[in-house]
Amino acid sequence: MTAAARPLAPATMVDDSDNRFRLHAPGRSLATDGVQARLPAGPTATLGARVAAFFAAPRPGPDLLVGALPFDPHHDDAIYQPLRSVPATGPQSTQSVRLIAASEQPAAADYAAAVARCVEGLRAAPDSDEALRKVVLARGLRMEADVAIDPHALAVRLGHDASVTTYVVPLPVAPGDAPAWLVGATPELLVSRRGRDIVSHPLAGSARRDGDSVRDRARTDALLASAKDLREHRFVVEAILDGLAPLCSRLQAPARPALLATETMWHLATRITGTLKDPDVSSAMLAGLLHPTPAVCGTPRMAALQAIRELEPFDRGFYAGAVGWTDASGDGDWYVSIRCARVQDNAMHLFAGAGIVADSVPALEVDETAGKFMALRNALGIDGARA
Ligand SMILES: C=C(O[C@H]1C=CC=C(C(=O)O)[C@@H]1O)C(=O)O
Repeated sequence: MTAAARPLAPATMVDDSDNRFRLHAPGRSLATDGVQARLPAGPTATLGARVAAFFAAPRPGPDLLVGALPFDPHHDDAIYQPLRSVPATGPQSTQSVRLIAASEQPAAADYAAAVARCVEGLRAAPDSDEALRKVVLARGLRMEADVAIDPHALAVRLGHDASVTTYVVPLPVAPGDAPAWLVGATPELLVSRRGRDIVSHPLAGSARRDGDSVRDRARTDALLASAKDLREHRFVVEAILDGLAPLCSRLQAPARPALLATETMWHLATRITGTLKDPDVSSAMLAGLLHPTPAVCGTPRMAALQAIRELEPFDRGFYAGAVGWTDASGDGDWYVSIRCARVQDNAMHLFAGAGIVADSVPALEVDETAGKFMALRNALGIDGARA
């Protein structure tokens, strides 16, 4: 029996166009409509157990869960069983919006001041594994349009960059509030599992692209040689290898990062592959174990979380979390939810962060985060010259 033809449980039925989940990765796309049942929400550390309990109970609907993890691993996630999978290539929605207001949160100068305070703290920390060594600090950009923003039209525009994975994920809202989505174009894979084979492709250490090919090449040469960026990157790779090593019979990562290009940014990237010892370790367990990596949080995790709470003047919500899917066999893909915006009604809240280490320079981090806003700004048709 197909998922669509199965009898439906009356208590869980909500099917409307607000609950369309879309994930378009190079080589694999997933599209679902509606909500059959919600995974009981909980903190990230319990994700694997909650998903296992969900699939252990007999239930109608597809053997599939989709959704988002928040940045803060203590906050509730938003994961659900869709009503049905649908063909990933549907009609391509288009929309032109006119922006009527924009505001930075915090202002660029205040973000630079927060980075400077963070650098001071990192320099003062003792040189030990327990001390704070990296913090990822983010800033936001709130924009208002003249009409309600169509998240799917925005994702179509973001998808013109073939190097990224675009996503539209429905988010929980308070009763009576307009529907909200996380919409983005991420270049970063948190973890993917097929049978015993796992892959993680972390990024950290970045440079903006330059339209001039000679200058663009100079930026990649500088990035590959930058001790600061290599350090920022190493923290992420080490944390992922440390997390996965006890679970794997084989785990491999190249000694040095490679370059990964999106249309707007260069990144240092390391492709980590492994073989699970135990095939019952699901992609949800792996995502729950690895998130939040030092690519979005810092090192050590709890001290970095505390620094972020003190230095960032907003709640990240589902930015810098993870979006993805898992099936009943445990296979699944989870992407780091960066280069994204929370879209609700006429408003859009864009986010961008940068890894801060002891030798970071505040003005350069302002510039890097401005570069990370560009994919969404381009998709909205806002040129780089305007604030
Ligand atoms: C936190 C973000 O990017 C992460 C991913 C790639 C490179 C990063 C960096 O160089 O700082 C960040 O770790 C973001 O885009 O908001």
